[in-house]
Amino acid sequence: MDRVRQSTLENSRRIVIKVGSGVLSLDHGLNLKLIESLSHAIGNLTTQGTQVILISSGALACGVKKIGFQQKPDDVKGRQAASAVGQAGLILAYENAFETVGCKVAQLLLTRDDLANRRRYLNARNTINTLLDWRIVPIINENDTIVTEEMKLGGNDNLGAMITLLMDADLMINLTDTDGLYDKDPREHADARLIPMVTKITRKMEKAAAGAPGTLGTGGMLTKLQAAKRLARAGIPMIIAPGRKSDILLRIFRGEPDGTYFVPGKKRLNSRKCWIAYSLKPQGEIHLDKGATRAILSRGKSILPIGITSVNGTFSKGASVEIKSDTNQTLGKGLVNYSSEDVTCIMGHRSDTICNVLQLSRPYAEVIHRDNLAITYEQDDAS
Ligand SMILES: Nc1ncnc2c1ncn2[C@@H]1O[C@H](COP(=O)(O)OP(=O)(O)O)[C@@H](O)[C@H]1O
Ligand SMILES: N[C@@H](CCC(=O)OP(=O)(O)O)C(=O)O
Repeated sequence: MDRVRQSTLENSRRIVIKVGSGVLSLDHGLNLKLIESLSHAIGNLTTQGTQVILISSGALACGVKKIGFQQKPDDVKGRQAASAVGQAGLILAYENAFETVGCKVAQLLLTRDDLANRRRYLNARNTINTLLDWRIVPIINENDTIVTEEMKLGGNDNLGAMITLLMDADLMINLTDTDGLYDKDPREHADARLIPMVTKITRKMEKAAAGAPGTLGTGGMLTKLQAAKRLARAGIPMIIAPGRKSDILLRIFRGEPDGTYFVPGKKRLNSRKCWIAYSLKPQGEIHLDKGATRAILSRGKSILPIGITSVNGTFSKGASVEIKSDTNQTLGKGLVNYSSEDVTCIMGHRSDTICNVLQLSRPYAEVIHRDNLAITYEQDDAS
């Protein structure tokens, strides 16, 4: 096995394991045998001193079966209600399975709003840390019942990545219903080949992963790649592995080369910048000229009013906005020191004129300070 992967596994003290609907479901209900073996494997890891946070889908699958539907409802309301029915059964299945290995579990249902609010985000972190100190396995799912599509985090792949970042975990293992990432959609191409290791997520891979998810899945392979990309920027590896393969977790930790290993990049974003980049919903856009684009990309500078060419949307001071380059590429996100109205007045001006333009005695020189700027753009994003 690759040495980097091996050393990741040997040095992982805290891991996030995400398990998808396709893995957990059987005949449109829950696969209780699989939940049992997964819980046993996690119980063993916990006993050996590894802290495990479980992100589990499966509420919808469980609810659909319990209600007696043949398939998941087409409408959002129906899926939300079916999830509410299924979440109870899902957590009960885990509680029973973990009990047989002497482990206790806790249920956490989170939404994008919970993670966007810094105070709630930190509270979630404290709760999870406390549970881990008590050697209790936190089981997290997106709170389907109260989020509509546009408020969603984008499924549990994204939620898993957010929790991995939030909790400073060493590794995320994404258990799905296929062997890993293939160079083509394996459902459509018999000659698709598994990619054992990814050092850079390319456009080609994203294209190959863009197919629809499985019948109960949410984002498909593409949201797994998004999650891997986010983690790589924070220096955290991810493994996509076949969740239905027997003893998969044991195999992974024994050093078997199952699945696809995503080699992390150099840590570029700290935890707070990851929160700015991925938890907050942008309230508007700020467009930069060529000089400002270059200054923030290559020299890590703050955004000054003089480099701003236009503003989109209405936002207040402290809001999160998307940063656009001179060629309209998305560069990242940042927290503004001025409202959209004020930015419109001062854009194109030198910072030392802000006091006159806005009639302020001690204005901020920067529209977005570099400490509040999370750049997620990579050179090949443009191609
Ligand atoms: N390039 C690819 N490599 C691997 N799987 C792919 C690819 N493109 C599409 N898929 C499909 O993505 C599915 C996994 O996504 P999804 O159903 O959302 O899983 P989960 O429920 O585990 O989140 C697999 O069943 C697989 O057939
Ligand atoms: N929250 C939903 C799962 C959403 C989701 O992301 O599903 P999946 O793509 O299978 O991981 C549920 O419990 O059914």
